[in-house]
Amino acid sequence: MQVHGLWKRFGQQIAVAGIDLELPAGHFIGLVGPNGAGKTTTLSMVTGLLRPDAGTVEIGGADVWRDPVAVKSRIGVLPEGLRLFERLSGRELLAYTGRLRGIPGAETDRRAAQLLDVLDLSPAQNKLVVDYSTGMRKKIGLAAALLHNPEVLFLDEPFEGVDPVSAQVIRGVLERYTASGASVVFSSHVMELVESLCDWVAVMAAGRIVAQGPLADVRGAAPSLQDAFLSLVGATGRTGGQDLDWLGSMKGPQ
Ligand SMILES: Nc1ncnc2c1ncn2[C@@H]1O[C@H](COP(=O)(O)OP(=O)(O)OP(=O)(O)O)[C@@H](O)[C@H]1O
Repeated sequence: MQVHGLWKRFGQQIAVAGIDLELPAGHFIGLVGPNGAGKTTTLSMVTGLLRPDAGTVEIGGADVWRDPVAVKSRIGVLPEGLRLFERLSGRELLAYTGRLRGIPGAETDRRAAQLLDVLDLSPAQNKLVVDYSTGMRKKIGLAAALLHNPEVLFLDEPFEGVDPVSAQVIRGVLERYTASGASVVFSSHVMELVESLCDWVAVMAAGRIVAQGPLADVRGAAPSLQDAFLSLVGATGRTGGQDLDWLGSMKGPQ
């Protein structure tokens, strides 16, 4: 996947400042950066959900904005704040997604049953999505994103609000998926997670890419990705809370 000169501005706010990215196929790629760095804006533009002000995105040789149908048939997306059809059951949602994707009904049924099983959603398959928990919503969203067997899967903060057991399940599914040669691109600000899952990372700060490459190269001599990240994004040196001299002192005014 190639990104050239991608820009997005919201009024005075430059969210993404002309970034270039070259993401290799068949890897587990982490897009990391502090809050507000521009990760969601980047992923939205890369997946054809938000029109860039300038720049191009190519996936598998096709331009996302000139040839959106071709690209969208080859990618799966789990966006941030995913909106699902709440009045469908999990099973119905997958059946509907299968029809949208043009997958024959019997094949959709087969894949849906397997995904529901692997993601521990079989017992809840007939429950309405509106009654799903946060973690269950992420999992059914992931199932819908994987149903057409995409070449590249984009996930915006896939582990946010997900308990450790569900996180482990999601992780297992993603590892199996990349082992077959597919690519995963996911955004996160949880460094430990990125370090344990990804073999390739791009670090974003204030709308720019400050480092990209194999995990070991970006980490360099730093003891952890967290340390490398803090020096790359220019941590302010604040250790947190020196100014809050009133906090935790139980002596306040009577
Ligand atoms: N629709 C919008 N309108 C105005 N400003 C926006 C909009 N979307 C994003 N921004 C701004 O663009 C910048 C980048 O936001 P973005 O959501 O892409 O960051 P992020 O790296 O995903 O952050 P987080 O980790 O907190 O989700 C922020 O300053 C944000 O306030």
